[in-house]
Amino acid sequence: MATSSANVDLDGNPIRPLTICMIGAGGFIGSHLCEKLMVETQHTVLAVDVYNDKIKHLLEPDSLPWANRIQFHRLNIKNDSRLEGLIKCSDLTVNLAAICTPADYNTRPLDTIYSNFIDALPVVKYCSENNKRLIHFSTCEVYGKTIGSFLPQDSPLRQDPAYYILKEDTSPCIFGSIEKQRWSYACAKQLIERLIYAEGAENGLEFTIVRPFNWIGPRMDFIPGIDGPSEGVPRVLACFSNNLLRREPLKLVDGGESQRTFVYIKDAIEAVHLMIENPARANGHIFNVGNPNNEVTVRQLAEMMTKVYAKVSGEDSIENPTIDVSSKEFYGEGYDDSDKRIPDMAIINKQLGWDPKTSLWDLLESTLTYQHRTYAEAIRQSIAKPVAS
Ligand SMILES: NC(=O)c1ccc[n+]([C@@H]2O[C@H](COP(=O)([O-])OP(=O)(O)OC[C@H]3O[C@@H](n4cnc5c(N)ncnc54)[C@H](O)[C@@H]3O)[C@@H](O)[C@H]2O)c1
Ligand SMILES: O=c1ccn([C@@H]2O[C@H](COP(=O)(O)OP(=O)(O)O[C@H]3OC[C@@H](O)[C@H](O)[C@H]3O)[C@@H](O)[C@H]2O)c(=O)[nH]1
Repeated sequence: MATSSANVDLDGNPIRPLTICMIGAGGFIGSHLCEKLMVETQHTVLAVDVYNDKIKHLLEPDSLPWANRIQFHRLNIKNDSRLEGLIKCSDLTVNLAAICTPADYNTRPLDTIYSNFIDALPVVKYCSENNKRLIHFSTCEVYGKTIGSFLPQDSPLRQDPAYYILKEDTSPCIFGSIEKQRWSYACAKQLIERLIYAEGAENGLEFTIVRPFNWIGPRMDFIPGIDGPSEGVPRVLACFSNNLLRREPLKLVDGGESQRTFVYIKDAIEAVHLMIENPARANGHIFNVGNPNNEVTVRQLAEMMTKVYAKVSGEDSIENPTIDVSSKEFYGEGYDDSDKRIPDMAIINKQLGWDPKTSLWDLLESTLTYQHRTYAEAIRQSIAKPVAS
């Protein structure tokens, strides 16, 4: 895998220290990107978010070696006039802010559309008007369903990669009907991509769009009842971790037949690092960032996580480790799913020489070790606590 050295880019040019306005820096991806930039580079981060729990370890104490290179700005980009000033005094803006949890798409569809489209508009506008570079986080979900999913079940064409590999410049974007509100998220993300592209074409905005394919690792989402609401439904890694920690069966939505490719957050962050430090290679491009070698069905993911968790916790797994639930029961009316997501890697490979390296087993082993170490005791205590009468 190509890596950028501390001082020169992929073309051998010196890398100057940048000031980066990172919006959504307090989230899962933001926390890992901040960590990378503090530990391995000389760049400065203006970290914007409404929360900072996941980056507290980078902000305190003042004696940290990078203390003068990171500032936290607690603000909501929906309604805060400080945003333009922060973008203006940065060289680059990275926009990660979004509602991006499937349980919200059909239960909070307006918030989802506002967050992923309307709230991103000023960010794009300020970057364009002030001639600032933008790296915007979109999603693999903009591809929607695969062409293959519309073929008859027994069609041999379903096995042909031409019908399922997702390519940035040629694959269509296939969404379900309007009442399947999951696609409101994908549609909002697609429209902001189109707007950014148009700003590039008409007004010269220097942009890069990232389409993450299921990045997973430590600090993803929350564990319900411990560091998030007890009734909350996070993304699958945290749902299954929560079930394993509580010794409950893992819930397979609609049989767990959907397929996903999972990439380790630390591999994916390396790709973003390359984009930041190689603007000449990254500007004007849309990049898939995922690991095509780590494909599983959700059922296979559940089985693998059960085995890995038994190994890292030293506890035998429960007798019936999985249970089937319908999507209506689990997510409510209006849910739909992506059938299969395999990223084509040609563009990112050609432009940045990036390839993911961590296998699914290895990334689950390090992630579940973290989950066990971070949450097992808190869960034990919460279960032992007497219920207030
Ligand atoms: N994690 C993945 O695999 C994945 C996959 C596809 C797309 N993405 C995209 O990547 C981006 C980051 O994802 P993540 O997994 O880190 O999600 P996350 O929810 O952990 O992080 C998003 C952060 O944005 C902040 N935020 C949201 N609205 C805000 C606002 N109005 N003002 C200030 N801060 C706000 C949140 O507080 C949160 O900390 C999102 O745009 C998401 O759609 C992620
Ligand atoms: O407990 C659970 C949770 C989830 N699932 C299933 O697991 C699969 C993955 O679900 P996730 O919640 O991780 O989210 P998805 O992969 O569907 O979408 C995500 O990927 C792209 C990003 O833009 C978003 O972060 C999110 O939409 C889905 O098929 C879902 O139905 C279960 O079977 N059981």
